[in-house]
Amino acid sequence: HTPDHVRTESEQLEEDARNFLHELDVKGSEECTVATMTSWNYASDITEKHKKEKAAAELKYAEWEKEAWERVRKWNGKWETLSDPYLKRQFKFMSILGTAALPKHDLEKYNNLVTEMSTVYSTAKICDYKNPRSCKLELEPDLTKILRTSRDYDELEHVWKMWRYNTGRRIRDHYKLFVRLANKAAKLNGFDNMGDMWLYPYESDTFRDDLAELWQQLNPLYQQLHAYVRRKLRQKYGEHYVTRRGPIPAHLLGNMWAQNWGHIYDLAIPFPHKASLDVTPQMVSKGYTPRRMFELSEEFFVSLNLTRMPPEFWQHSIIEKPQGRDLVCHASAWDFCNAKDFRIKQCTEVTMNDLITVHHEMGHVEYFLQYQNLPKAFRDGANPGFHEAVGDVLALSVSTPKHLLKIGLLNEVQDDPEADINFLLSMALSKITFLPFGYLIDLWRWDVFSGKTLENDWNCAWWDLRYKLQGIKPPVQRSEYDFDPGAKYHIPGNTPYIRYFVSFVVQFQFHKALCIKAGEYDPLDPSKPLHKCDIDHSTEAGNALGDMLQLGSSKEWPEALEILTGTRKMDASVIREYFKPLELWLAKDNERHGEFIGWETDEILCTSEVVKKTAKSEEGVAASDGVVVGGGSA
Ligand SMILES: CC(=O)N[C@@H](CC(=O)O)C(=O)NC[C@H](CC1(C(=O)N[C@@H](Cc2ccc(O)cc2)C(=O)O)CCCC1)C(=O)O
Ligand SMILES: [Zn+2]
Repeated sequence: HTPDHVRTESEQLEEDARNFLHELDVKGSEECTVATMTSWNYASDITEKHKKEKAAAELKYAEWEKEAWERVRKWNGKWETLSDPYLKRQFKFMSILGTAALPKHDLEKYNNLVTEMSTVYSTAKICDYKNPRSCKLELEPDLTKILRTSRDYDELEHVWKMWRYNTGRRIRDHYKLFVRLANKAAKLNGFDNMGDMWLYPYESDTFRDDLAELWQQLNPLYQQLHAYVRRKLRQKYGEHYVTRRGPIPAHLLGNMWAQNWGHIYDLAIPFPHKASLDVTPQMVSKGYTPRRMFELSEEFFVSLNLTRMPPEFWQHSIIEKPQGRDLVCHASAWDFCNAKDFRIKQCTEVTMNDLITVHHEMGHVEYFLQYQNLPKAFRDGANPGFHEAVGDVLALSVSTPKHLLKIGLLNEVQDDPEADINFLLSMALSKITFLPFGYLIDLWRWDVFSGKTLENDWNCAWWDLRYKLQGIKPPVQRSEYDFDPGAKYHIPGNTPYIRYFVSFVVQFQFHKALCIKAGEYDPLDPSKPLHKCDIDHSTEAGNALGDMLQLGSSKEWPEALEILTGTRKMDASVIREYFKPLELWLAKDNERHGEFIGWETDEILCTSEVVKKTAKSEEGVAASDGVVVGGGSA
């Protein structure tokens, strides 16, 4: 480099900035490794010892973040004058301190609340409907299996209700204090509330409007699918339980949260005489193991000329549920901030659904690997939705009958319009049904953080959204004694959720761009529709994806999107193009059956019974103030 005396002032400033940022980067990564390790130890083995170690490490990491932030602040007024945008962007990101801005005792309380809520969720057990004395049923694998396979209305209702009783109800008070502390932290960071702070990584002041616009474009397709599935469920369970024009009872959709209807495909299959697309039986009969599923996924990434999993990954990952201990079974991917140690923790079952999840988690690790040499401030997705989309993009190829045949999980592919509709319906039951759910979780949380939804209305506001966007209803009436949002991992786990809605839109944009590069999709060639594309073994596609992933969050996400797809905006027309043949078929089928599109009800889905502390008696008496709302849900 040039010797000091010939450098201009601004060059000197830039040199100092580089050295300053590098030093913080090294120390920050070391601190991150320690904190992540204690978090991993707790998540993979829930004990008092691990809980204490995690709490201590979180406070220590917050101390480091605060020290780093104060040192960055000394550069205020100077870093903005730097000419190199790469340096400025790092300073911009490092100027946001986060929850470490809270006073120590508040931060300790905040961290303990989140850990406590997660523990309640991850260790909750319920009693067996058929054997009330056996009370050890866990969400994974027991309740997930019942929701997936049982067709007993009352058994499903029992599991649905008791899960919520033993999770949501038990953390409602924790959540009240959590929201107050979260908002206090947001304000200390210059945001109005935590909802605004969560949107910061999207770097767009039209983001909420853009999301509302996307949902408007996708809602018609959802409504057609909803009407079709409701008819199939009415045929199965009868008109008393599933009415012609009403919302669908939430416990009949094959999933604890009605967020993915894929497991009732057998009730909804359009052309039953065609071969089934659920290759779970083949996976089992071929002796698939979780290890084999992970290797299959890695092979796909490598076939794209992307990076394989490092040795530490196979050494330290937990890919099967360990017996004899409590752990967080909810799948997750971990980056230990040292460009060496990357892991997945997943209680993997040998099912097709879990094969998709393996690709999803490995997609996170691939992103970690692609940006591992960037400064820590840039070791994130271009936005959180991009991070969620990587694995799902590969899974779109893996799910095609053509690919399943290639890897020996299908022994024949029927290439005809009816088989096509069957395939598109099976994809829609997990991709389209998810959209309203992926949108409403943070619609609800943003209103809670902003105070638009008051504590006494929390649960009925939740059911208002569940009814309006998903067209579902609770199997039993709910009240404000319940806290149904708390029965979904990401609420006690305090993980933002809009990233998944973003992912389900952009993953189809990524898919289309990669399919064009792989020569697998041509809008003018009817024999190469988007839904038949399989990009595996295409290094052109893999290199294009890698080029975007290597950017991390060093560029604003519209630029990263443009590098891969040529456009700078989220665009719902691509997912609609993918499902176009199905959309046409559903509209015709619904019309043929005179199905009512949409839903209505005069049932009271949720009563705002309020637990009031009366002056006279201390214990909270349920003083129902008679506000039993009519019309729809809340
Ligand atoms: C250390 C850490 O926490 N790391 C983060 C990753 C990171 O931020 O780097 C992480 O591992 N988060 C866990 C979370 C797990 C899953 C999830 O929660 N999915 C959503 C929605 C959905 C559903 C279907 C689908 O195909 C895609 C998404 C749900 O199940 O509701 C469960 C299985 C799938 C993904 C995840 O991987 O996103
Ligand atoms: Zn994910």
